Amino acid sequence: MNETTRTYDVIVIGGGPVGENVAERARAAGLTTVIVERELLGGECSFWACDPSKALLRPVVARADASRIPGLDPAVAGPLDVEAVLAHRDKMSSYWKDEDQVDWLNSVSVDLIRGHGRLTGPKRVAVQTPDGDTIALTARHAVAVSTGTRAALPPIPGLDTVRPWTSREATSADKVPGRLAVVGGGVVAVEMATVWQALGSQVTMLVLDNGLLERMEPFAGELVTEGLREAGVDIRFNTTVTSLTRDGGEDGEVRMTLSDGGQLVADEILLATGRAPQTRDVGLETVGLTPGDWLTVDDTFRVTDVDGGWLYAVGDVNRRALMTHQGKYQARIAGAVIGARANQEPVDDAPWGAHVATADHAAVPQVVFTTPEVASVGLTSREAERSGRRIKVVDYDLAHVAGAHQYGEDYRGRARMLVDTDRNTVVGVTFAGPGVGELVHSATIAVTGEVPLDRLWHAVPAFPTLGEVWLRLLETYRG
Ligand SMILES: Cc1cc2nc3c(=O)[nH]c(=O)nc-3n(C[C@H](O)[C@H](O)[C@H](O)COP(=O)(O)OP(=O)(O)OC[C@H]3O[C@@H](n4cnc5c(N)ncnc54)[C@H](O)[C@@H]3O)c2cc1C
Ligand SMILES: NC(=O)c1ccc[n+]([C@@H]2O[C@H](COP(=O)([O-])OP(=O)(O)OC[C@H]3O[C@@H](n4cnc5c(N)ncnc54)[C@H](O)[C@@H]3O)[C@@H](O)[C@H]2O)c1
Repeated sequence: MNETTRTYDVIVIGGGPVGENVAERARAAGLTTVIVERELLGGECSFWACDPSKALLRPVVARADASRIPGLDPAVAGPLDVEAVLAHRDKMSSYWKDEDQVDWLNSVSVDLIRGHGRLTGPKRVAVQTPDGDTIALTARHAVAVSTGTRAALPPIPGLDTVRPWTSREATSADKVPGRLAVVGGGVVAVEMATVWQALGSQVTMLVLDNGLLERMEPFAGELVTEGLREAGVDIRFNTTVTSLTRDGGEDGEVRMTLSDGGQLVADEILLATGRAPQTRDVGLETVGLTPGDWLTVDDTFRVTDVDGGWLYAVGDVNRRALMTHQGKYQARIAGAVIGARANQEPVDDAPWGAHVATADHAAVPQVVFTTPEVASVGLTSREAERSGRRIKVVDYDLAHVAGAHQYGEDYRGRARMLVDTDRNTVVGVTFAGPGVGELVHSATIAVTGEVPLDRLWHAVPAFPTLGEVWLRLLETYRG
């Protein structure tokens, strides 16, 4: 075993989309920077999450849209070409190779060390390389932990014997199971149920709660429930798995006992039951933190319980917003503030300043790529109520918008806008319906820009687009 030591201005542990962007921004601020990555540069998003899942969903969503257009519907009436869909997914996942991302990292002059990184004390990291060597790293200014999350598995008796699918298998599988049980009712569950039902599985969803997408406006979950049921998915609310076994070895059936006393048999079971931070084995104990915990940060991404201000946690691992675009926003800010502090430049940490992630609190956009889609940003009405603000909830039936008539026959969808009546600004928007994903950025600009409604009235949506819903929402608000 060889041991070497190296010094950098900034060390980033974890080369997912977030770690890559922290490193790139820190380098752009003139700091020498290294990423430590134990698996594939690009992380979960590129290989087992966003990219493969959206590649699988795109044909499903496009087909659903096309089937609503008279004259086009017969052309998409048949089943999807499963082999072609999976081949496209493989291509969109770069065949699980990260050469392109390594080239990009080289182009921005950030070093890469492959191996498992662990903190060994303040500003110190040890990397265990695949060859069994250890590289000791020292940071002059900062260490950023961007180690992301893994699937959180509930403690169901028998789980260790059934080789369950997590989001990784659900996005990378190359065979369509005849019967797929999906446990969970969140974003991963609804997107993956949409995919595998369309590819030919009989999907049964076992949902602990009384509805889908419980963190969003209730109408979003209701419309997605309708869409999934129409596609043939069997959805059982208030139900979970209490024990399970797999019969007859590797390829046998999974037999589940359910909380209502019933039984369910499937070929595979997907656990889409949330995420856990990848912090069990990153040496948190050497700096006074607890292994396995989420890392709590301030708005400049410094870990709050560590002295000296050298440790940052960015992306999924800080639990602020588990999405790539928001993590990359955090990364741009963290890289910039690390640079400013290292270069002894002023730190602009007033709300909406260059060095604070104010949008994490006010405007986190999300699109759920189901049939129909859901797109939201800012507060839901439940959150607004809890916030104690004076809010007016404005609802509109998207089917009444001219653009929806053009989009397809029998368009079903809804929009909700929340207005802070004291400030006369929009603080939350949710759309559910075909094609709404592309509307979300208009809402993000309205919320982030705190655009007064009187000015928004002058933002004229083109006719006939789905964007005309803005005009209808404003008209409804004004009465
Ligand atoms: C099925 C699914 C679909 C999703 N779809 C979307 C979507 O459409 N849009 C969206 O915005 N978000 C989506 N997400 C969420 C998105 O994947 C995450 O928010 C994003 O990947 C977080 O990026 P990250 O860099 O923080 O962490 P990760 O992408 O998890 O990257 C962390 C990296 O750290 C490495 N690492 C961990 N520990 C160590 C260590 N000790 N030493 C060295 N390296 C280490 C890992 O190998 C990994 O490469 C999806 C998630 C799932 C599960
Ligand atoms: N399109 C996107 O932006 C996208 C897509 C996929 C994932 N993601 C991100 O990934 C994250 C993880 O998604 P997720 O769906 O795994 O988590 P989630 O938190 O959205 O949903 C978890 C689900 O599991 C259920 N659950 C939890 N414990 C359970 C138990 N013991 N038994 C049965 N059910 C249980 C919950 O009731 C909930 O329905 C999300 O926060 C999301 O932001 C984003």
